[in-house]
Amino acid sequence: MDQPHDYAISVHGLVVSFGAHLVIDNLDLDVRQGEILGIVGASGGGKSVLLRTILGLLPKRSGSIRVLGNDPDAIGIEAMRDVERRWGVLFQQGALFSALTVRQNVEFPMREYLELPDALRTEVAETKLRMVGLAHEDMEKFPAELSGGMTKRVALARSLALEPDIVFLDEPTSGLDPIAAGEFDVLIKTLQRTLGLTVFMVTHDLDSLEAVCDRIAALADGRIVAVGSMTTMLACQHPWVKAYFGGPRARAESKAVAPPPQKP
Ligand SMILES: Nc1ncnc2c1ncn2[C@@H]1O[C@H](COP(=O)(O)OP(=O)(O)OP(=O)(O)O)[C@@H](O)[C@H]1O
Repeated sequence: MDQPHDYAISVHGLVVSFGAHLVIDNLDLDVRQGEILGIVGASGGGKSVLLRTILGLLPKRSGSIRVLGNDPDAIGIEAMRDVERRWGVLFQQGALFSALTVRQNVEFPMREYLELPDALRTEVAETKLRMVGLAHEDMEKFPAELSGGMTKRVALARSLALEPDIVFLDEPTSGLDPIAAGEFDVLIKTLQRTLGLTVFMVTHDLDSLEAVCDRIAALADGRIVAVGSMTTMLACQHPWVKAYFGGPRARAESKAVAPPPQKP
C-alpha cells in the first residue's frame, strides 16, 4: 500500500469554480513519486484547470493540495518559491517568449531562480537543448522560426532548466503529426527514466497514454472517476470512460496494434 510520503502530489476534496460554474467538484488524486500519470477527460472538462490549480495559478474554493510534501497554504511565499523551483511546466501552446531566442528562453528560469555566471548558465541551457534533440544552429533562432515539434522540444528543455523533481505537461503532443508525437513520447519516457522525474501529463493522445504512462486518471463530472492501467480503463463502467476508451478511435487503435489473427 502507498504511504503518503510516496506521493509527489496529493489532492483531496478539491473544489474549483468560476462564479457559479463548478469545474472541479470534490476531486481526489494522488500522484506517486517517479511515475508518469496521464490525465484524460472531455474537452472543457477541467484538466488544465486542475493542473493550473495545483501550480497555484488558479484559486481553489476548498480542499487541500500537497506538492512534494508541502502545503502551499501553510508555507510562506519564500518557501513556496523553493517548491516552485522543483517543478517544470510545459504549457499547451509552448508559451515561449517570442522576443527571446531558443537559448535565452531556456536560460530564463535560471536567471530568475539561480545565481549562475553567464557562461555557465549558457552551457547548462545548451546541454538541456541538446538533451531534447535541438541542433546547435537552432539555439539562436526565435520561436516564430520553429516548427511545432521544435517548439515543444524547446518548451520541454525550458521545463527541465532547474532540474525539477516534477514536470507538468499540458497536451505535449497536441498539434504534432503521429511520427513527431511518437518521437516526443519516447523523449518524455527516456528523460523521465534518466532523470527520475515524476510526470503529470494532460493528454488526449491515446498512443501517448499507452506508450508513456504508468497510470491513467480519468476526469469526468469534475472528479477522478477511474485511476489505473489501460486495463483498468477498459474495464471501467463510467459512461464517459467507456465512451472514450471503447469509442471508434480507441477501437481502431487497438486493432492497429493487435497481432494478426493466427491461421488455423
Ligand atoms: N480563467 C477562467 N475563467 C473562467 N472559466 C474558465 C477559466 N479557465 C477555464 N475555465 C472554464 O473551465 C472549464 C474547464 O476548462 P479546461 O481548460 O480546464 O478544460 P480542459 O479539460 O483542459 O479542456 P481541453 O481538453 O479542451 O483543453 C471550461 O468550461 C472553461 O471555459
